[in-house]
Amino acid sequence: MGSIGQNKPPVIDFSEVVGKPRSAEWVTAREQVRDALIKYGCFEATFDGVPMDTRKALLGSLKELFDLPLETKLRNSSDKPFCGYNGPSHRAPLNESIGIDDADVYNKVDGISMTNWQEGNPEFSRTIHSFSEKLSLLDRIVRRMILESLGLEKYMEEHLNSTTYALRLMKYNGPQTTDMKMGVCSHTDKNMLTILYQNKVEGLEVKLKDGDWISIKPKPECFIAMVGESLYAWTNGRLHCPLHRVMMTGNDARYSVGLFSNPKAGQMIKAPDEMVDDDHPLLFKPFDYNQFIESYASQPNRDPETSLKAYCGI
Ligand SMILES: O=C(O)CCC(=O)C(=O)O
Ligand SMILES: [Fe+2]
Repeated sequence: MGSIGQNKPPVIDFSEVVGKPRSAEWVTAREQVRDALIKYGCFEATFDGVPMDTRKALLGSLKELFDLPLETKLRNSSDKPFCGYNGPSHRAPLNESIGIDDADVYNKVDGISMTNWQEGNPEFSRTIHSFSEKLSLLDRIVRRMILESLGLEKYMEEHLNSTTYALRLMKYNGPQTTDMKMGVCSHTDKNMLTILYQNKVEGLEVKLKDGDWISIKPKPECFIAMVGESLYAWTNGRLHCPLHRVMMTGNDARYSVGLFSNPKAGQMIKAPDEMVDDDHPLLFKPFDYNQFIESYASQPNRDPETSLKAYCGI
């Protein structure tokens, strides 16, 4: 059930909808998804498709990876923006991250193991792969519900096949003070849909439409699903794309992961005709996602809050 009467994203239960796209439970969850994404651009999801022991193992794998010496982590290089190893920066002063493209493909994940451990690390590969593959089902369910609720069923297969899954593994060091310190600055995600999972150390905040920031407290049973700018553009602004950030206090390290559905290379993003009318004029010129990301990443003074509007807003 969704939480009612509070100005915060609801918790939506997906346990009863897997494999039941015509059930009453599906229709109820679909309405909650639509309402939450219009109002907040995000919601919390309970989803037993990823077993609790896989989630626990994932958090253990994150610690194991980030505990490696810096020179080992630096071997995770990539010529793609936001992939490979990224150390602390002025926009993310407490954060280290490692991005894995095609994280639902075992051999790709195993390549990361071979990069970081001399003999590989099959346990790590299995955990990351299994988590990504299982969680990608939630991404497809949510996007299916979005297209159904917007009357865009005829684009379903094309849309679902237009993306790949990247998993970003993240660690935030505790700032060692009781003051609030920035972990990652306020930004929108650029991809279609993001699904986050976090350990018990809080930090994730989302900006509501009224301007208030609210904290999304970690709950082991919940994932957080969030609209990215590509989905905002594709639906021509029908769904909200929320600003979010990470704020940290205290000594404990925060570990989190994000599963990002990213438009495939060469993919143009153009709002379907059904999304454009006199009340909803076209917001963005059609754009190539990869060219947008390359351009965004290459600007030292980029604004992480309004990047797509600056790139191709009308
Ligand atoms: O660590 C988190 O919970 C959020 C990370 C995030 O916003 C991102 O990677 O885009
Ligand atoms: Fe984000």
